[in-house]
Amino acid sequence: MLKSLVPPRLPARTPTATPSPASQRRGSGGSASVASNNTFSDATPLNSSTAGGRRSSNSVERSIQVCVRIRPLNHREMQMQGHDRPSWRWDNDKIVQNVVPGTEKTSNNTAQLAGFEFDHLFYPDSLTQDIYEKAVKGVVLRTMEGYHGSVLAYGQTSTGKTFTMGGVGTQPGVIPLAVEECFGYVAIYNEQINDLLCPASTNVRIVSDKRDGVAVVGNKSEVVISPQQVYALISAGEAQRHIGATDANKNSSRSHTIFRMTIESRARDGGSGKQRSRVSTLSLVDLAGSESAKLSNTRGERQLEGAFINRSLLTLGHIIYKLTEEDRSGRANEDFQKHLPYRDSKLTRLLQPSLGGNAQIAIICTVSPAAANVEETRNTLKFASRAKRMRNTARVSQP
Ligand SMILES: Nc1ncnc2c1ncn2[C@@H]1O[C@H](COP(=O)(O)OP(=O)(O)OP(=O)(O)O)[C@@H](O)[C@H]1O
Repeated sequence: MLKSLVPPRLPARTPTATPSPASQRRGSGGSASVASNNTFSDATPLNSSTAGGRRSSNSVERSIQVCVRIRPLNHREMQMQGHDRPSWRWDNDKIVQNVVPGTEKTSNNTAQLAGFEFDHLFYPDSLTQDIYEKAVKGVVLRTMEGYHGSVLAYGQTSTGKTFTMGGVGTQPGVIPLAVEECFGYVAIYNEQINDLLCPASTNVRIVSDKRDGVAVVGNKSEVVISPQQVYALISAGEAQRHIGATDANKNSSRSHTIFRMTIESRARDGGSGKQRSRVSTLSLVDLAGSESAKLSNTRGERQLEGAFINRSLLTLGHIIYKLTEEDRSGRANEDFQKHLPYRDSKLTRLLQPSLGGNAQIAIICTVSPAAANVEETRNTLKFASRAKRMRNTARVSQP
């Protein structure tokens, strides 16, 4: 069964990125992208905006936001949990594991008692709109100013990655909230890149690209002039996405899905006759489940998928680990980047420009509070803590 994408709902626009009807004619899209035009006011400096972080003239420090979303217990978990003590407690932006009374002094538990703290912690009753406003909107707005942006949903199967990115019925997801006019849509399945808009082109290639860092060769791009067209294309792409059932989630997504928009922003003319333009990409990524193959009890084809999923997520984790090392040692970003294993998986190769480089990033880690998932939840929280220590310096990209 396919997961649904919530019906169109446009994100609020900002005064610095207002649409103009005239701008709704075309634009060029690189591969894996579709172009759109927005305008930015000349009166507004390109580097004055809403996302957090200190700024120099053309760069932003601390351009990574890491947040964790705790989903509500599902029916099965509630039945299994019975009247047991909850496994986790949370307060403000901190989540702490409840250890069994009497075992607090073991070294593992001492570390756990300290808990995990993030830029934002979203509780089971939080709305996706809230997450969008606090963690994602700043990234989206920055893309209108010429910065690349990435939003990644990471977590164990069935913890709400697709719920957060795609949305359901009453709650639109991050993607529909962020969509303006256009997008490119690709999925990585078993280390093959499939173009979800053009099923005939399987395993398309990734190459270096001057403007975007990397590009997907042969990927279909669509120019769209209305949100409705975007949603029709997303639905067509969703139908192509590989979904297989695991024990943990009947509708488990077994591929990473990358939704990429190219946004072309032009300065308002102001009568001067000159027009500046900026082109940036916004990548919205719904990763495959991070759980171990053992937990989902997979076999055969599903197990093979698990191995590929683990490989790309392991490489992602490894790169994030290395990037935090870089932060500690203070080595030059460019030099250090050369030695990172981006090429070890297609996922990290595609995300290369968005990690440790020229991009604003929001990572949304989704977790289950259920006792049965304590280990996986802890693993996800550790990943999130590690990611929180990364430092990026985003720069305005030049077309
Ligand atoms: N915050 C939430 N509130 C209510 N229901 C949720 C929430 N998060 C997830 N769910 C529900 O839990 C189920 C699993 O969610 P979802 O499919 O988004 O998980 P996933 O992390 O994308 O899994 P997979 O990695 O297997 O694709 C769905 O039925 C979804 O509607």
